[in-house]
Amino acid sequence: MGSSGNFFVAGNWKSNGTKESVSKLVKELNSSKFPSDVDVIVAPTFVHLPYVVDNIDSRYQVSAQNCWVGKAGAYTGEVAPEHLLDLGLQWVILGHSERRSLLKESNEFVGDKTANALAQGMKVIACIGETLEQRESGQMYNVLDGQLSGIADRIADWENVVVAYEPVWAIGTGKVATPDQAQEVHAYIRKWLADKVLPKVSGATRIIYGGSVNDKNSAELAGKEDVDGFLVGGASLQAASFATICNANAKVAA
Ligand SMILES: O=C(CO)COP(=O)(O)O
Repeated sequence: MGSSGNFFVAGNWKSNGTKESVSKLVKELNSSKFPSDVDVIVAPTFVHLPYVVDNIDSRYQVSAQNCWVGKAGAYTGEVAPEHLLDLGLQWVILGHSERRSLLKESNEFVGDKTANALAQGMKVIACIGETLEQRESGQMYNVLDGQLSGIADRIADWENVVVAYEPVWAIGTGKVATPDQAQEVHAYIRKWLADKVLPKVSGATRIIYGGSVNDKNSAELAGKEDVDGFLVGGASLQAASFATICNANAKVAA
């Protein structure tokens, strides 16, 4: 834990789930145990949001996986922050690498969406991360700088932002970053925030890691100074694994 906030674990269910599997998962999550000082968030598909909001235990907060860049209106197929707030949601994940690559979301667009969501009263899990090619060609820090600047150039208040570092080569590959690799980049992001935004923001912002986090590797990653939590994909669909990950920091502290 390098930040002053609570340990933060978010489960990104991505484009997964049926009515049946979501209801089973919610039931299992409702009987999972984790410390009260861990912020635990689940992010189902838009379709499953109302069910999850109505049925999940209040120890969990619910997040969307994306939202529109402006206000509600004539934007076919889009879901605006107003819709999410109306449902009682506070959180939204923005800039996930799957959207950056598959839907060509630019750093500027992700920054605009972040600014819009914050201005409308939401909290944002803002994702950044490099591809293997970028890492191996020495471009990693340039790429991260561009992604961070896309956000920092457009927002003044970071209080409701969590930064998720998700190296693209570790997402869904089973190839997790080593604790030292994660720590190196998290420390870089923390310093970037101190230098380019404010030392106060650097100390208060949670920087979480995502990419093949599971019940076996989470405690060691959580032991790293600047790892303030996780953004979990595949393992968040298994209630028992997710619960272990939510307890990773307590294991470190024990
Ligand atoms: O992209 C991720 C979370 O947003 C990580 O996914 P996996 O945990 O499945 O690698």
